[in-house]
Amino acid sequence: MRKVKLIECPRDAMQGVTSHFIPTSAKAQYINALLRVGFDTIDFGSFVSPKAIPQMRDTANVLSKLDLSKTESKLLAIVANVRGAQDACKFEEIDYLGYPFSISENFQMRNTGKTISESITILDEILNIAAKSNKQVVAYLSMGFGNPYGNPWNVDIVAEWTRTLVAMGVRILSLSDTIGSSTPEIISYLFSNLIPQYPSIEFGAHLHTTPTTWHEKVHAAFAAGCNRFDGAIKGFGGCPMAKDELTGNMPTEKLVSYFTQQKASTNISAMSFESAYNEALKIFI
Ligand SMILES: CC(C)(COP(=O)([O-])OP(=O)([O-])OC[C@H]1O[C@@H](n2cnc3c(N)ncnc32)[C@H](O)[C@@H]1OP(=O)([O-])[O-])[C@@H](O)C(=O)NCCC(=O)NCCSC(=O)C[C@@](C)(O)CC(=O)[O-]
Repeated sequence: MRKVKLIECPRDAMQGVTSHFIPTSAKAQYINALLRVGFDTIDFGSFVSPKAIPQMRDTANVLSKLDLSKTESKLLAIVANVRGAQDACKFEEIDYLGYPFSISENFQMRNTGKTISESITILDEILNIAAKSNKQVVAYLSMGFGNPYGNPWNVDIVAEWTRTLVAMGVRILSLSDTIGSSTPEIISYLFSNLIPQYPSIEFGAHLHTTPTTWHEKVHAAFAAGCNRFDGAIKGFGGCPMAKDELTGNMPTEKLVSYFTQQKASTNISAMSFESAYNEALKIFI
């Protein structure tokens, strides 16, 4: 049976909530429910500037309230600079540091205040810091499927940056559809070319979508060999630094039903998923 890793992204869901601060205890309750579902990884928070992403300013406190005693899920925290990586590495509970590396100069400036060239130096330092703390780095190739920010984009640029990141030591690379601009054709082209070229690299799909396009996107990635998918219950959230608010995350419940139909194994417990779904509704509705 083909195995698929599902990465649940409450961080991506919550960081977009700007109208109010979600209390630390509510965040922890929601993430604790997710930890019982069977997800491969929970992208639970970030160590970034509280001015940039105020909602994530309590990530260390949230972490202290998580019940990790019975879960098999691993924890991922997003970091956007060296300081964030150092902070995240103080916690042995965290398995992965996620670094958003955009191949769009304008978007990388907007998201992290750094040029692409500066970001490569930062990523290199983050890889070293992570290795010393026995953590892995997940690099997100933001604007991986198109770029509305006025920079050139084509599949050769994606291929070139993939080569560079792999040569630097990145082993998990999540192609990110930051603004939901991907098409099934581009998704299929990229995964079916990159995956066989780099057999030792784990490629992921961090897809954003409108309610009507999720199926064709997931299907294109899965059929092209991708086995790692990011999602958020009900598609809540999306990148707050991106300009299109109509697109959300890939809805996890749709991912689960799709992979069940495909007879792929996801390790998800239906009963625990339902209770996590209800916790998510409490936070967002
Ligand atoms: C990278 C910076 C910090 C640069 O921001 P900057 O303004 O260039 O940094 P700075 O060094 O000048 O510091 C500015 C302020 O931030 C503080 N600061 C600085 N670093 C930290 C830190 N680590 N932790 C806590 N505080 C920090 C620092 O202390 C200072 O505070 P002040 O003196 O003004 O009071 C900023 O741009 C930032 O935090 N960006 C947030 C990026 C982010 O979290 N984006 C959303 C997640 S990525 C995403 O969603 C994409 C993804 C993963 O889904 C994939 C996809 O779809 O593409």
